[in-house]
Amino acid sequence: MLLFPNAKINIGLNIVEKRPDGFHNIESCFYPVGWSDALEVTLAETFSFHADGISIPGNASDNLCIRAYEMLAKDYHLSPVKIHLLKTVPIGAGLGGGSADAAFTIKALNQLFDLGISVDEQEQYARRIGSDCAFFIRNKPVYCFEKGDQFDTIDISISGKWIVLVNPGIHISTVEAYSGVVAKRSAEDLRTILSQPISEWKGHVKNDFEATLFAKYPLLAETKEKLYSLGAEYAAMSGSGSTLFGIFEGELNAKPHFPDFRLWQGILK
Ligand SMILES: C[C@@](CO)(OP(=O)(O)O)[C@H](O)COP(=O)(O)OP(=O)(O)OC[C@H]1O[C@@H](n2ccc(N)nc2=O)[C@H](O)[C@@H]1O
Ligand SMILES: Nc1ncnc2c1ncn2[C@@H]1O[C@H](COP(=O)(O)OP(=O)(O)O)[C@@H](O)[C@H]1O
Repeated sequence: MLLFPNAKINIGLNIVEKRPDGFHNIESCFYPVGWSDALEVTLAETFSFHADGISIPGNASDNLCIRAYEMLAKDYHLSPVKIHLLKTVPIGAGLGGGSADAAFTIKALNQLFDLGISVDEQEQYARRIGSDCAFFIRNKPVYCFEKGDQFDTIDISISGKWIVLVNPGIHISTVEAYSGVVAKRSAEDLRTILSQPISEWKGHVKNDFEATLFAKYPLLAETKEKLYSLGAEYAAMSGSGSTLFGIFEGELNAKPHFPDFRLWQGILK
């Protein structure tokens, strides 16, 4: 079985308050984008995991695909599989790539072994892996709250627009990003602003990670400004960075403007 775990962007990200468990309550819009890994899960004599493409920091045995398999294997009889991951989505990039791989592994195993795990239950499993992992089960635009693992509908009209994702190659860990911010409830309601036309978003739809991370890494602010200078209707950092995105009315050939960076561009679903 071959699946393509895709990245997400955060459109707006309010870090509302610190929770007693050390995590933060957030408010954001998760939106799927087409930048994808390739994940092959097939029946095998013995369990194996192999990753190609962008090198993944840490031990291969800690890969989130393996964690997903081991988690389901505790509750269901799973025979061995061979998992092959082709890593294309930048890592530590605010794109949720590792979480997507784990969520798609849950979906693949559910199908391959006909486990009959409902979508709600798959989300429950995914929440155990990471805060943004559950989003990738349904993989549709949502408003998220609490740890970023609870979802509600969102009224947002950007389908069909052109998106450019620029990754300047700075690896920012999620822990590093959260440790730099002071949580504060937003004065403006994110869902209300996102329901307005995109021309109304600039200056109102904010990512609370930007202030500290732009001060630490000026290249991020410069890249966001460059996206605006190329005509973006809205530009921002995704999640805990370091990927910036720009949303454009029509197609743009962004590659020549960012020759040194990893880049993905395409149409928003
Ligand atoms: C920041 C966001 C925004 O969408 O994503 P990325 O930009 O990393 O993709 C998410 O909140 C990241 O979600 P995820 O990457 O799944 O984080 P987790 O593995 O659950 O947590 C890693 C660490 O981040 C911090 N953390 C995470 C989520 C949250 N709501 N509050 C936190 O304080 C905690 O220190 C935690 O130990
Ligand atoms: N399949 C995977 N893909 C990417 N990172 C993984 C994977 N499995 C485990 N990891 C670990 O998770 C960390 C964060 O990964 P990632 O999801 O790319 O971050 P972000 O959500 O900030 O984009 C990596 O530094 C890596 O050590």
